[in-house]
Amino acid sequence: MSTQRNIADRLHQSAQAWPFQKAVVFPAGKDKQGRYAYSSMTFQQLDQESDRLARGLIQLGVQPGTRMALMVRPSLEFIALTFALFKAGAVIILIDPGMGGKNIIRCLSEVEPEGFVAIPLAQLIRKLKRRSFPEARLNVTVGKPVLTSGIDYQWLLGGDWEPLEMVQRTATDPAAIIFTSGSTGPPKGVAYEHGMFWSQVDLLRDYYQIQPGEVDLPGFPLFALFNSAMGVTTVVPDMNPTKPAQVNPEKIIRQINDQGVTQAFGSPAMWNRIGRYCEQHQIQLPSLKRVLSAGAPVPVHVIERMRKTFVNSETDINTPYGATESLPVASICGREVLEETSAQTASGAGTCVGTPFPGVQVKIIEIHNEPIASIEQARELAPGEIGEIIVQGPMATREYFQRPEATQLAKIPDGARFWHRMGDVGYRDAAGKLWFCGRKAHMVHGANGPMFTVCCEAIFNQHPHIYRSALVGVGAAGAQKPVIIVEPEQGDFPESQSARDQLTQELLALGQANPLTESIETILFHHSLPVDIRHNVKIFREKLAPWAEKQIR
Ligand SMILES: Nc1ncnc2c1ncn2[C@@H]1O[C@H](COP(=O)(O)OP(=O)(O)OP(=O)(O)O)[C@@H](O)[C@H]1O
Repeated sequence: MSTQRNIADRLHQSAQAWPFQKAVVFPAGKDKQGRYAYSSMTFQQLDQESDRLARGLIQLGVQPGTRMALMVRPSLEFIALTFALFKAGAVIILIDPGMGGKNIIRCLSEVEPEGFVAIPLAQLIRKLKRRSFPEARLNVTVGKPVLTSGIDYQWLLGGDWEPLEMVQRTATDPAAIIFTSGSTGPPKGVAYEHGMFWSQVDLLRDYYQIQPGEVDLPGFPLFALFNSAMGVTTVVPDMNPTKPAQVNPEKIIRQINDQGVTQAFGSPAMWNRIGRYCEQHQIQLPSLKRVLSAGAPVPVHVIERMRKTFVNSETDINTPYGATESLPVASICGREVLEETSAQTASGAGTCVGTPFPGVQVKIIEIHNEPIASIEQARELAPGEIGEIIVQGPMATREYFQRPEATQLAKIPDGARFWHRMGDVGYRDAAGKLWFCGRKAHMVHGANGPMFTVCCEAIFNQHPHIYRSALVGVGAAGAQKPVIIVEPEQGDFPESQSARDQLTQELLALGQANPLTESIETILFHHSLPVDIRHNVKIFREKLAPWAEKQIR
């Protein structure tokens, strides 16, 4: 018999090892004093609740491999349902609700869900759009009122708990379809296998030395899955997970202190807000052992501010590098960034994303826009040379769901194994550290050769009045005119023409002082650069290029 690799077995193991430790804590409301009132489940309760739900799902008709869309807000129920679906052997379809109605419907219909476990609004939309979901017949409504079917959370729970033999899954059995954030084209459904989740959990736990009994506040809901698999308590943050840039710092700080949170994951946009608030109000966060941030380069000012909130000298902010298709790849801590790499970043070296995780291979190959049929056909570059970042390891996903063309473009066969092309450009330095220079699709192809976004933008971000900037190319590839679009810090937007001219001159002078950016002659101002829906930090340079073109005309 093959080894049990159902990721839900890791929850079961947690329940056996730490039955009475809290698995999930949810801010259910406020008491009369305005304090948070929390509801919670222990590991044993979560394990048993998901057993009951899994039995209900099986009774409903869910079979091994059944594709089920899960559209429930982060909550006790969300986590219990996630494990229940895994226990029943279902393949969970997860999608960012912030993506907007049309995109959601398009993405979901592409993966042909056989059922929806979803809030009433999502069930209503599914009914209205039933032609887009011809296969969806196993539907469960979570939350009141039950608008659509009689099958709800309570129905799934059924009677009392009885032990459940969860569905046997091997490492390569499908577990989930998770969509990319869609920052370079339409979101793609990434096919996850049970073994991939299993290795993600181990890679993260071992590298960051996460201990059972720790308390995590995950700004990205899926992290609750990893937590339950390693005996870590999840505190559901009181925030809209689709708008981390609008997080209310006061609420998060309160929850961190209420629960003695030791670890928190969030997009750089979330920590930017929380760090600024802590600085203004001179707040420190003594319970934290580790902060994690990913999704895009984490600005140095965010690292600096967050580090000032730490009390324990061992605490740091770590920035894992990875993607929906392959996470984690590499990591660097804040101290190392400040002491060793940030000066080079400021002069155009890119963002250092650290050393690869043990067991994860990283190579830099010559940049191509076509599929690469085998690893022998890729030319590996020497340290210091910028190329495409490709990775191999147990966490790398094998394919996009039913998208052979996208899969062909993103994977390079290597005997029985394969490499995943990150779609990013970067290089290894002499010490083996990986540097990120931007997305391949965002490179600007000017007359003097390629320009890399992250390297060039950092030079302008040095200006104290600039919050962030975007490099875009206007015109045909090979003769693109590089344009820098800057978003000034709040309150620093140059309203008058003279203020604008002044700031423009200062920025041009910064650019001209560096060979990487000396060809840039155009600076544009933007109040708020468009960003992705998941992390609110990936700048939509594709949208900005046509905008820049209009401005220049
Ligand atoms: N620590 C980090 N530092 C710099 N960039 C990062 C870091 N972590 C992630 N990224 C960026 O985010 C990308 C992964 O993003 P994600 O998987 O959310 O979707 P996406 O690849 O942007 O979506 P799509 O493929 O639909 O455009 C990486 O390829 C990289 O460009």
